[in-house]
Amino acid sequence: MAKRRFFEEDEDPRKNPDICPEVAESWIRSKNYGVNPFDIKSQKAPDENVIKKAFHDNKLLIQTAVPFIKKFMPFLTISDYILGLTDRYGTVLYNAGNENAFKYINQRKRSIKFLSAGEEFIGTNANILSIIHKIPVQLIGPNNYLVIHEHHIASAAPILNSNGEVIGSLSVMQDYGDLNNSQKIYAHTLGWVTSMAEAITKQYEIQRKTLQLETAYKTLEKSLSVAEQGFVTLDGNGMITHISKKAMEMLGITDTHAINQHYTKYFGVDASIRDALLNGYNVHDLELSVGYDSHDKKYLISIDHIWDDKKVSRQGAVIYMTKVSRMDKIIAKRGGTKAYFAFDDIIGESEEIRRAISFAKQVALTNTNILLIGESGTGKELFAQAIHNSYCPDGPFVAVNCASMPRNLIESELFGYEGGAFTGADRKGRPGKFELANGGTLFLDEIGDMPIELQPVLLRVLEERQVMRIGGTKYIPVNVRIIAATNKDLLELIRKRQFREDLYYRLAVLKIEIPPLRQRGNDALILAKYFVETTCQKIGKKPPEIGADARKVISTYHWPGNIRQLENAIVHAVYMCNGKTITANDLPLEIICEEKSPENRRELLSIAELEKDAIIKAMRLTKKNTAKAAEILGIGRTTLYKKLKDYKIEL
Ligand SMILES: Nc1ncnc2c1ncn2[C@@H]1O[C@H](COP(=O)(O)OP(=O)(O)OP(=O)(O)O)[C@@H](O)[C@H]1O
Repeated sequence: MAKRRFFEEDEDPRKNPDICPEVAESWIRSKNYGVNPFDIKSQKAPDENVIKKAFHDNKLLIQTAVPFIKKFMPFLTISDYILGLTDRYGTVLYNAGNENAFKYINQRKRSIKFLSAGEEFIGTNANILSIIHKIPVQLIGPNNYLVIHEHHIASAAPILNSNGEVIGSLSVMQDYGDLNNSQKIYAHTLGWVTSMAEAITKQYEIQRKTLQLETAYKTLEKSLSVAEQGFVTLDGNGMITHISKKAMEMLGITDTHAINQHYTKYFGVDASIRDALLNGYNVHDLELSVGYDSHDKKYLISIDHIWDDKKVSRQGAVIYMTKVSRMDKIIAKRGGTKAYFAFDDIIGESEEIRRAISFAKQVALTNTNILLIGESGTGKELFAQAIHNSYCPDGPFVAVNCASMPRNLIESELFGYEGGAFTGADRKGRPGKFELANGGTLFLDEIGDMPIELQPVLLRVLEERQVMRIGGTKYIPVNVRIIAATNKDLLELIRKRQFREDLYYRLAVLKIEIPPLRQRGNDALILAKYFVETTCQKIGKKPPEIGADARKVISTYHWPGNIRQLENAIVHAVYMCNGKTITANDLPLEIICEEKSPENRRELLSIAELEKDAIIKAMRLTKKNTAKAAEILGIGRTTLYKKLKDYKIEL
């Protein structure tokens, strides 16, 4: 009656105390959509393409919910019912029920092909209200908009995704006899639908995650299959959990029985691998013979650990395998190093380093030769790489250390040789560093150590931009930018006639002075923090803080070995540090001793070292018997314990 008055006489259902406000609002919307509750033939049908898209977009929901619904349908102990699954817009994705109840559906299906519980199609219904209000809804008889449902009771619950968004709804509709009893009788149906929808929500999430995992797994498999490296993943107990095809090939495994086997079966009991896995150290390019049966071959092995999100416990590890022969080829082909660093990698905020970087950036863009001047470990090679990467990143970067190369080989290394040029030479001949650096940069480190007799040859190559291999007859043009570096005073060497003045001016077209660390203010601390982080990242440890006493030492020490020395000191401290903070005592002894009394550094250092040495020797001699060791050393046992602790000598 109320519906007829609303529909035909425009009575406001919101004013009717028997109709709840959500239903009244929905009636108004339904009427505005033009749905006639008394005439089902006049209903609009959803568009076929919309339906197709709904089925396509909700494949996972259908796949998850339908088997679930089918499994639990027998528990629905009522006679006539229609069960419906919809998407978030009310489009019916699945329905089921007994013959009798389907009479209505079939009747509608004759007039329209597709079903939707959208208000614009069938007006107010339990599905759409559960979707709109995100709550379970039971709608009794006349509350349904269509009069055809006036003897139906419908229970519906929303299905949510992990973000709490509605992705669909599930409903059960039944015919009831006595309206007065209906709510009591059918209350359990609402409970059933609600728990079913919740179960589908959970199952949907599991299915979605499984699907994601499967896709990720397949993508990973695909990328691993084209990678040159072999990969083996282990769980926390060293059991193999995954092995890539390449790794199987490398290890000579032909079936997948490797899964769940202990890694030692294929990698043997090498101590480096064992220690790395036990202690959580990363391993880089360890050359090792590994293999199964008679398949022993040499590979470069690297190990990375897999940590939990908080980086506290290790969950497993990945072993990377690379063929040694391939590595050899790469090294031979490059004949030098690659430039990894760019200007952004040069850490430091001091005025001094910023000025050097800014000048280097300007000169990087010209092709002129550059001389980098700075103490050992100040970052000269870092600058050279950054300059190279800013000017010609695609060209080769070839580094030559003039001090470490044997004097008699420098010439052939730089200029190359033809086959048979001298005894012991490669039959096919070899290109020199100049040729290898063609189109890029040749970094001549420690140029002050270039033998004086070779300097004129180098000068000629720089002037003429062509090289002739030893034993060769023709010139090879080379387009190479030279960046030379020195920690020596070249002008002084010129005065001593150990360096040619003309070569100096050829190399030092532009000079960049790189300041020592002690002149870079707060940079030592900034760099120390950076090295703590990079070291911890490499070894998979949570980065400790740098304590106030250690910070004081770091900022006052004079760092004769500059950044390289600082980096080594920090690596040392990271390994020594047991807790969450690096203390001054974790730093290498020579640094702490200097800090304690700079003027007596030498004596203090040697006494401390002598004492530490003596204790270590006594402990070794007595096979760690502290009583005997203390006696030999002439000190009390308590003092010995204290010193063992101070010097961090492990018992
Ligand atoms: N500003 C910086 N930021 C980060 N790392 C740096 C910096 N300067 C130097 N390093 C690091 O310090 C180490 C020494 O640097 P590099 O080899 O470039 O010094 P160098 O002056 O060429 O030394 P040498 O004269 O002994 O050859 C390298 O590991 C380098 O990456």
